[in-house]
Amino acid sequence: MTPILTASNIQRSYGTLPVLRGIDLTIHSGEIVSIVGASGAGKSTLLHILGTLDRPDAGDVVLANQNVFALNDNQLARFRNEKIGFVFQFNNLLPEFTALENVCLPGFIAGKPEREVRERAQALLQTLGLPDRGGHFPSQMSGGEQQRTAVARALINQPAVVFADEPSGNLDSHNAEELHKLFFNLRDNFGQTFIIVTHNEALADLADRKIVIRDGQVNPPEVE
Ligand SMILES: Nc1ncnc2c1ncn2[C@@H]1O[C@H](COP(=O)(O)OP(=O)(O)OP(=O)(O)O)[C@@H](O)[C@H]1O
Repeated sequence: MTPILTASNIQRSYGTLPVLRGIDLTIHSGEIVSIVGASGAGKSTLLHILGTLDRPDAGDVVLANQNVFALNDNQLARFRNEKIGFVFQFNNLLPEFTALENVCLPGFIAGKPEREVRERAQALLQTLGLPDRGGHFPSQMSGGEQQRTAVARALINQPAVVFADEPSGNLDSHNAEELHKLFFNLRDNFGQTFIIVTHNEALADLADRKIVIRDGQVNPPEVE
């Protein structure tokens, strides 16, 4: 099976503080992988590097057959828009746009035809249980609905991988559980790959694989 993502010897320091000290990992298409570890272990730092939001001091990431850090910043921004979806703890929806418009934005940025993007956005909202919320502004939706809208936005360009950083960290337990079920439905029905940083033990344990970051390394190391 060809990996969808391979990270080799990822290193990152902040000043003199070494945070990532040679991370190696492989993710396969259709997997849901959780990344766990103590507070400050470097999980978010790693997720940002795997998601191309930050560059490592050393090491490579190959995502969807592209050596991502060989790209310049403009090429990388385009690659990120087309191949990667993000879901953060705070949904980062734009308050002045409706749910449908928020979901459409990455599609418009990719230069896709407006009608095609709107139809896909509406279909995604339907799939995610929000068929009649497209015209609502974020302030008119519950936290769970906002987060599902953020998931729809992450999926609009059919990304190779969705990265999620504490996606249910701001939700009550019922909405958290619903969001976790949604990730697994999206994987089962569409083969969507997810890499999820979480302190939520239920979610971490549900994942196909749990990668533990300790002392800046994957511990225990992955065995192919
Ligand atoms: N921009 C930055 N400048 C300096 N130090 C940073 C920066 N970002 C993170 N750090 C430090 O790097 C270490 C790893 O941070 P990171 O946010 O990746 O950890 P984490 O495992 O995601 O933690 P948590 O579970 O608490 O969210 C921490 O010691 C943090 O203080």
